[in-house]
Amino acid sequence: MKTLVLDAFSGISGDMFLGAMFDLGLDQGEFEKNLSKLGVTGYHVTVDRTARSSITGTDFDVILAGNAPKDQGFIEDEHDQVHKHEHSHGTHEHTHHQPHGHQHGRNFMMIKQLILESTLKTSTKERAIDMFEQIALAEAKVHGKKIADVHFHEVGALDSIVDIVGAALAVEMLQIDKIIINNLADGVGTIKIAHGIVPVPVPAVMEMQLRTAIPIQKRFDVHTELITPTGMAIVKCLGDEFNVTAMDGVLEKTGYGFGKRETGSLNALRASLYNSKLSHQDITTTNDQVLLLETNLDDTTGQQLAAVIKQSLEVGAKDAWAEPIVMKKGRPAYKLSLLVSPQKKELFVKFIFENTPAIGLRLQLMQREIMERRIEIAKTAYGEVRVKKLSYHGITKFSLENDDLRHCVQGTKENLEKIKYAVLQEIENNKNEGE
Ligand SMILES: O=C([S-])c1cc(C(=O)S)c[n+]([C@@H]2O[C@H](COP(=O)(O)O)[C@@H](O)[C@H]2O)c1
Ligand code: NI
Repeated sequence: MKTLVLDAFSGISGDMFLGAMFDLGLDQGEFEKNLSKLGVTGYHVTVDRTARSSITGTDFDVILAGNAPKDQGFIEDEHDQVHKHEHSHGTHEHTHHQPHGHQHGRNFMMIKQLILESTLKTSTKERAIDMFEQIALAEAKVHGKKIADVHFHEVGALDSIVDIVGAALAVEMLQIDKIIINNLADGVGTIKIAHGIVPVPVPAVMEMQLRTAIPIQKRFDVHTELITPTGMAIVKCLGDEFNVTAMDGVLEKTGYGFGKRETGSLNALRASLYNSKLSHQDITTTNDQVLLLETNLDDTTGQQLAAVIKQSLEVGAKDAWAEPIVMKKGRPAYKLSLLVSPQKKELFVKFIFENTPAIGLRLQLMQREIMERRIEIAKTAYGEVRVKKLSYHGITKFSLENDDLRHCVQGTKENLEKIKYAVLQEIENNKNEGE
């Protein structure tokens, strides 16, 4: 099971969410191919890996054809009234029945129809429609309109369609089962939008928060909008839990999606992907670094050495062993070797000085090639046996947990080879079922 944790300390918008998903490894080509199933043209997306405050992350943007300015995503339908639109280059006024480079676009029903008629997967359609509906409902409520009267600007609609359908696609393409949102924060003060000056959180975001348990913290150091209506729709429709600190499983990846506003601090959404199918013994890389600690001991006993090896493994050494050597002056002695994670250097240097007569030791940082490993349980008639499934660039093999095999032997009085055979058969059966 894959859990996505969004650390929304600087809020969330459609661009930030998608930037974070690309930073986690979402494939741009596949994403664009899936998005094209909507049959909408007139845009392209940019995915730039860049750095902000010395942190690398991804900047995602939707570029509209002919460089049309990105308008506010949606408006209430008031055709005879004069609107102010804040574009990237400033604010302009116009009436909606005048030609002004963008025409009135689709309302919620039209966008719903567009999504329904596409060849997207049903689950993607449902997620996207749900988010659009939340925004349309909030807009309708804020402006006292019917949902059918809330129109999405032609250009803004394109941006919203890509952000919203894109968010639904990203979650499915990355096979995310659950989304946790932590530290969701918005700024304070007011911002200028199509309606004029509005308070932060902006009205549509406040409306979507109503009657929910979605916690929004205030960032008093940020005087602008951090949560956009699209961001809040993602939170409301895709979020499962909030402010969860203890996570199950292994943290597999982490990424950053950058926001467009200048906030005075790092404006990013951090996304972390946890895999709870992996246990802490599972390893998902084929190389790493290890630290080898060695010392020659000519004044220790066999009993002390055996205890030190056992204890070092208990406190987290990856491996520990002793080799007989002949030292200077022809003294028979032992070389003690501990293989540890480089981060645990201090702990194990102290461990050797505290638990052996050593007065010096050698350190060597080493590159290691390892097979990826996943622990699975084989259920046999003789009992359960843990099996390490090992793989390395096309090579696969299995390693059966010896302690479990011995346990089965003791429990059933059956011979070891027969039990091993049963485990291998079980692995084979599972493999065939999975195919
Ligand atoms: O254009 C309209 S009607 C509009 C309404 C609101 C309300 O909260 S009401 C907010 N906004 C602002 O538009 C931009 C774009 O938002 P997206 O979610 O489409 O990215 C954002 O600054 C909103 O606060 C517009
Ligand atoms: Ni307009």
